[in-house]
Amino acid sequence: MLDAPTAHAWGVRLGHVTVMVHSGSLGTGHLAGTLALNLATSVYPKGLAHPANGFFPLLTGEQNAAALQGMRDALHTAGNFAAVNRLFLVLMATAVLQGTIGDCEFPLLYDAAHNFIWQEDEHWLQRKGATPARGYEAMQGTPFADTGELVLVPGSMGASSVVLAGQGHPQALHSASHGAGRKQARGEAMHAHEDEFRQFLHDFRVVTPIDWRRARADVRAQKLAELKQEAPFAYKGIGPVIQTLEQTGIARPVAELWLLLTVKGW
Ligand SMILES: Nc1nc2c(ncn2[C@@H]2O[C@H](COP(=O)(O)O)[C@@H](O)[C@H]2O)c(=O)[nH]1
Ligand SMILES: [Mn+2]
Repeated sequence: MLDAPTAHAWGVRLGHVTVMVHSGSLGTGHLAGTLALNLATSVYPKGLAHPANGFFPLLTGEQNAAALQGMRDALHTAGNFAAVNRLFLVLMATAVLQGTIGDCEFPLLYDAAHNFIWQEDEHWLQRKGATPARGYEAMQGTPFADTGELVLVPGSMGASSVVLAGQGHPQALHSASHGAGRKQARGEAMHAHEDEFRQFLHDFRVVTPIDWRRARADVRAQKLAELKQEAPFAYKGIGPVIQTLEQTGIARPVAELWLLLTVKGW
């Protein structure tokens, strides 16, 4: 526990098991993004050079209202899909735990979308690789009115994750990083660190839809290559990231979640 009163208020207790689900809309969000880009390019003034950075301005004005609404609908469909996806994943995980250890409850701590676009009054706020971390002022009327928004920052398959309370930093647009961030690109991680990877598989429990220890050689090789791209050495250390969030007043650490096992499902 790093902030016991806040942890207590949220029902987070020493010795409790937390199920953290990290999943989005799968392909739906990508489709929505592609649709948005197609809409933005289709209404971009003809004859004007496209922006060099690939960022097209948001479609405003009466003539673009239908296109903007179409984009919002697609994004919201993807967001809804992602929320239901997380709900089913958590129901499956808790059903297995209840079936195995008997009577136990898993009250919802929080569900936070990230990689999404929010409309806030007259503005649109896009978070990519970031998660909402609103302060208590913005959380009035919610269970987080006295503490600030609950923020989850996952570490990796070999590190702790951290629960924090958002402090609504205006320069960070009321957002926090939603993880440690990659140290190595997928391709780079896949082609090195063989010894470190073996050690990781030995030291940490990773469950996948197939039992890679018994799988056919080619299926096993494919699964291990996928796992290696997301092995702990591919990510930065979570410690300095949390320290930065705290020192900058973006979010204050509330509790550390020690890793028991990871289910990597794909
Ligand atoms: N606890 C776990 N954290 C993980 C795992 N794989 C990645 N991560 C962390 O999440 C962030 C965000 O990941 P992204 O795929 O949405 O960009 C990443 O930076 C890591 O810190 C995991 O298996 N378990
Ligand atoms: Mn994510």
